Amino acid sequence: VEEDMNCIYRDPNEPVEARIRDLLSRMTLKEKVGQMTLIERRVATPDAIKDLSIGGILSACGSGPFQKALSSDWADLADGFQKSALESRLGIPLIYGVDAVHGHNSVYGATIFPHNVGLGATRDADLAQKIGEATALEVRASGIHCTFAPCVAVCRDPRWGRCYESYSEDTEIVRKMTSIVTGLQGQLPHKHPKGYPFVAGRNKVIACAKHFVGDGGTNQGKNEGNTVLSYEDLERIHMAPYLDCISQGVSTIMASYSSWNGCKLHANRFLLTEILKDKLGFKGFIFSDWSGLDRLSEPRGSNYRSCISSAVNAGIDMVMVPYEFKKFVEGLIDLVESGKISMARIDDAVERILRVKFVAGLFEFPFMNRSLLDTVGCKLHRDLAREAVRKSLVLLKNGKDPKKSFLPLDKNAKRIGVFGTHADNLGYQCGGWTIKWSGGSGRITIGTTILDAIKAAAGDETEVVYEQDPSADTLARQDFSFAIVAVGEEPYVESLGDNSELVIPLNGADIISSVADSIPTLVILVSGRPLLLEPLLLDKIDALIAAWLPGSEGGGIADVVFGDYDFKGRLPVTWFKQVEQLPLHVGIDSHDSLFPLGFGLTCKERSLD
Ligand SMILES: O=[N+]([O-])c1ccc(O[C@@H]2O[C@@H](CO)[C@H](O)[C@H](S[C@@H]3O[C@H](CO)[C@@H](O)[C@H](O)[C@H]3O)[C@@H]2O)cc1
Repeated sequence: VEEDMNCIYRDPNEPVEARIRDLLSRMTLKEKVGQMTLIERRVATPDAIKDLSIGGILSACGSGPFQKALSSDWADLADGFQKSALESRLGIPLIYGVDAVHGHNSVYGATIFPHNVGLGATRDADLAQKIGEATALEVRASGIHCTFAPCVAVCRDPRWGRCYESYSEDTEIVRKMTSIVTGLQGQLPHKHPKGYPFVAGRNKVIACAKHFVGDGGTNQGKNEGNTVLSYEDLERIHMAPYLDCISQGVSTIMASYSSWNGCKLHANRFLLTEILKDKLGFKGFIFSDWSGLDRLSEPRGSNYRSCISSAVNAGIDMVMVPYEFKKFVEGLIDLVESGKISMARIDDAVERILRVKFVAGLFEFPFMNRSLLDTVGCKLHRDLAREAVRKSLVLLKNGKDPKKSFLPLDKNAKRIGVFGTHADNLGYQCGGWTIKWSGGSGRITIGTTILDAIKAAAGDETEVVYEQDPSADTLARQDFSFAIVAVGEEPYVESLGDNSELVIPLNGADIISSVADSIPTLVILVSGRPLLLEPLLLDKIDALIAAWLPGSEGGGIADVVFGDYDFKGRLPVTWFKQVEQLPLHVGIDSHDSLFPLGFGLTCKERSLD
């Protein structure tokens, strides 16, 4: 470690820009390149971290110490890596990042909030900010400094496998929900310089607005596809939320895998540098996405040197390699030494990275604050998540007779039938990016299923009968007061979620139909997007709720279904009649939708919009 412990960069009383200049002047090219390198924890050895002065480490979703590891185990892991970083020659702390995209979803027992599409249905900026605050505490409680969130995609086609990570198809709703950045990073001080990153101390995290830009606007919703738009429309529809994030001091932004008019964002100097950095004045740094450089060429990873050159020259500052970092480091050093990448570009990238590290207080507080440990999955956060679930539910049908509401249901009814694939499946109600990248089924973490919640709410004399796939005998019994059928999508992520049929999976429509043929039925649809609802099916049921992907606190659903709270949610997306209509969204003449953007009933009035 540098002997001169009194140097400027180590003095917290010195201005950040002076600390950056001092530290940069001491760094070798190898150390600068090391700071531009972000690696996955599975390849992060103490020697590599120390010798290369690695800038950052990430955990892919769920890539933790071991199954059901507690936040203290995660903190030990993160602090262990940090110790190695501080033993490097200049002792530059590393940034540890994770995808906490709906709570700290990698950690067993953490609070799982509704995915973004459900939050978009609330249109509640204060709620989003509070969720950011809670998430920041649970992330820092595991020793992690940065979350690759929020995703501020404007999803223009529900066939996109990441639709549920988008707050809405409507830019203005997405803009409103960017308030989560202030929750994650802290309230900007008065007169904070425009575009400058901000993190308010060790209980807050470095946020990352993603994926810049147009990830939700690709042709037919193809993940990592091509967004064909004029610059004006790209700016108006997809770029606007980034201005809101930048105005809140967002510290990092992640480039999109997708292309704009055929040019990959990861190699797009016009958008990354001339627009984002120069025109919009963004002073934080730009992450690449996971192996985003490899995906610049076909086959993936070929011509890697040329991919490094394109991406770094375009304006990428920290590269999420994430595994073969030696190849990246050697390649980048070669490219600088051969003049294909200027030292000025390297210095710009490292300056931005150091700025975020200084602003985040990592030099002063490189290790985690162990007093935060019991915030993970605490009652306060679970109650907040339950409130978010309540506010996210959208009531699409309430009674066959327009004059007679079906909801709220009577929690003291004699016998309630609860059926369907999603009635008692915590993994399904959490969706992708939960415990594992692809999510899971069953009790994957701690939480309350829809069935748990109905049982907890039902009266002492009420019998709750549950069958995932109800038998004919069960349905033949005429003594059910009513039935609640929960069906929907299994967890999916990214390209694995691209889907052009959008039918209710797992025979959901058949389950609904067989139940509704004999019992008054409420359907709860657990999905990341609108799904096909045939008119005949819709006519058969008595009520329909879009619950999106509610997360761990299923109690919020019972709260509204049994009338403790009224519905407040309104559609953040247009609900198509047939997939042949797609894309069908605000901005296109969507008069022929089944339910329009903004639609939502309450138990009192008939419609909110
Ligand atoms: O084996 N396979 O089938 C497989 C498939 C796809 C993979 O690709 C990879 O899978 C995931 C990890 O396993 C990675 O998270 C990314 S996605 C990327 O990751 C970032 C960091 O987590 C997020 O912030 C971004 O928002 C997101 O776009 C990648 O697509 C890997 C393996």
